[in-house]
Amino acid sequence: MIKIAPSILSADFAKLGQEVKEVEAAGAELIHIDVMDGHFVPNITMGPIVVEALRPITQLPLDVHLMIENPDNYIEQFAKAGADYISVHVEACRHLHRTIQLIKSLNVKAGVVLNPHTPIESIQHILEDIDFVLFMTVNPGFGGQKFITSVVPKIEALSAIIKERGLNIEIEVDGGITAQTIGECAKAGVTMFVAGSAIYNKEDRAKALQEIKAAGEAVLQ
Ligand SMILES: O=C(CO)[C@@H](O)[C@H](O)COP(=O)(O)O
Ligand SMILES: [Fe+2]
Repeated sequence: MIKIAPSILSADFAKLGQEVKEVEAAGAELIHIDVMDGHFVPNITMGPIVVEALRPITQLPLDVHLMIENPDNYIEQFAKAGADYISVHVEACRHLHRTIQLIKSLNVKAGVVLNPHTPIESIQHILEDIDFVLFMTVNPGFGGQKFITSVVPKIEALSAIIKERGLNIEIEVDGGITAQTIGECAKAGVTMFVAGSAIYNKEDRAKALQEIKAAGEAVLQ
């Protein structure tokens, strides 16, 4: 099962609602929303008011990727705004277990994000408590960067652990996903694929999305 989550970071912000509806009609499974605070990452993007504005205009689950310091201070606001998935960076959480419990107490799917250099050992004691793991395949902060291939063995290692421990955890990947890079991730066990520039920077977004999805499905046949 391949789920595509277009990242609106690469969309045209002057017509965001239309941009979301376009990828929904094109067959997207989730809408990925990148929240950046200018501290955890060197960029500033959007907050809960954008999630709230998009909630009524799409049926798709809203996948909120928090690239912020002190995420606990904002999780409730994002949940109330309509987030269906919230992921927090391991590197930004001092009390990760508490943060995950907070997300789950708000009936939102809870995920942890690992930067390209962060080892999977950092989450091995929280695996029973989370719904998904998001592997960054670029350094967080910007769209349109090159896929970092050395993350793939890390994904394979986590997939093996999930299988061995019989856990119910989905794996998401974010950064540089294209029709060329999706295959190795799908093979490694990823089911949720964020794609920003590879969809929104194309003239025909529907075609781009379907080509990425087909390339992922092809390796699973
Ligand atoms: O979280 C991030 C970047 O920090 C992403 O969600 C990007 O928006 C992905 O963009 P592409 O690499 O697909 O262009
Ligand atoms: Fe993201």
